[in-house]
Amino acid sequence: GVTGMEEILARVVAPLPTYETRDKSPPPPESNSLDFMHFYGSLEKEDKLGFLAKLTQDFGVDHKSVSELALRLLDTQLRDVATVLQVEDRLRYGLTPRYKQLLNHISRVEGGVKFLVDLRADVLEIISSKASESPHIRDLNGTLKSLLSEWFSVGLLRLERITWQSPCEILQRISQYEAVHPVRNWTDLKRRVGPYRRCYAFTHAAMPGEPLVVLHVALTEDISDNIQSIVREFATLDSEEDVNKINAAVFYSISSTQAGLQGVELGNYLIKRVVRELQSEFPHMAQFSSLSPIPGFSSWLQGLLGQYRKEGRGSDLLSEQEWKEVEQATDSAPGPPAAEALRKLIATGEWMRSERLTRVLEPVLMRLCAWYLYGEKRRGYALNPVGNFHLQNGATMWRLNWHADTSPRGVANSCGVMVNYRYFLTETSKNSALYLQNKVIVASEQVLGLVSQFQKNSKL
Ligand SMILES: CC(C)(COP(=O)(O)OP(=O)(O)O)[C@@H](O)C(=O)NCCC(N)=O
Repeated sequence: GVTGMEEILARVVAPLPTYETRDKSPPPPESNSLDFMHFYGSLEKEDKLGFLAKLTQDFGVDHKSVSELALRLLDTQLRDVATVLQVEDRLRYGLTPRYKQLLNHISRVEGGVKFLVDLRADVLEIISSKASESPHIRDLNGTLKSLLSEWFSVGLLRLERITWQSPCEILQRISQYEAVHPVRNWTDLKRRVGPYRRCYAFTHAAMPGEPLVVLHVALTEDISDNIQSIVREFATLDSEEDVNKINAAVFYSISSTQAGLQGVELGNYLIKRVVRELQSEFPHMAQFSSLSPIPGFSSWLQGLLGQYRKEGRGSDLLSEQEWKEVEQATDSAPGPPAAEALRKLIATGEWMRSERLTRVLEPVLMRLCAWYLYGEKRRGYALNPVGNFHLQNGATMWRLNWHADTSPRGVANSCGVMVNYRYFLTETSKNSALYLQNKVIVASEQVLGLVSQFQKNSKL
């Protein structure tokens, strides 16, 4: 109950030591941290928000003393720099929320870091579900993110290569966390860590046995243009001898496993670290690229076609000739207008079964997909989250691939199209800055060509 919450908080959230005694006061007993962790762990989901709101409201920054220090700082503007620095340091210390000390102490007990990672996952869920709009909860998220970003900085992470000889508990986690192309069975898993494959994860000493982010790589002759050749059923018998069959590294799946580490950019660092690892193993390797799914394209397209329901055709989505061919291919009698017929075909994936429709729709879907990836934005950045991730890393939107993922999921999510985001190593930092600061997407001639075909057809 509420009193329980107030009682535990008053007891375990130690007051901030005074500035003068900040380095001299002994840390509170570990039991405070453990009691807090146990109490929080015992709370029902809906009680957690109330508890965290109380923690951040009643045990945050002492606003009164901060404003007094700010006034003092203004007074010292004309004083010598030593005094100014002194008062600034007091102000900096005064801005430490009281609960931040508790989080620091928790990080030092067994399982404390993992507790804080999961705590941030709860806070992110509260924020994204809009269960609370309180500025205090957002402040708690900021405090947790800055602490976690320090503790999980790339220098403190360990790169682990996962092989068939890795412990079962790690292999089981790799299989469980695989978010992009679900692992079907042991044979499938064995193949993904076997010849011409690499699987790497970042781990942290504070969370032993827990892969934080996992990257799956295929070592190939050229950059793959389809996923079936990478995750197909049967395993190749040959061992990894033929090194000159290895010229490219294709990142075909990356997944972060800790929701609480969102925004800490682990995936980006892992890709860069693995590139260095592969360069040292294969000095001649010069091609690094993702083979990425395009989740959201199919539903985006259906939405677009739905808008033209009344008009009968989305004239500027397909040319007259193309609509005619769609109508013929679907031998849509003068029934629902063509746009609706096409929307249904996309929704069911039916079109893939018809040779004729596939031939008609390839150029259409390729240019619509190019526009979806390159033109559709959210707050100025790529709407598609996977694209946004790779573009933030400085990759180039390099090649759209037709019939790249013919699995039911691939057809349903993105009409079977996949995209290579290519990492030109000498360009990534420039491209990343261009994208993050100016929202410029660096794309290949193939992509830009498809985009301009789309624009020629439409006024969008
Ligand atoms: C793509 C991933 C790995 C990026 O993670 P990360 O680099 O930590 O980015 P962020 O969470 O710090 O923004 C992450 O967003 C993820 O696991 N997405 C779901 C699976 C996928 N690959 O889309």
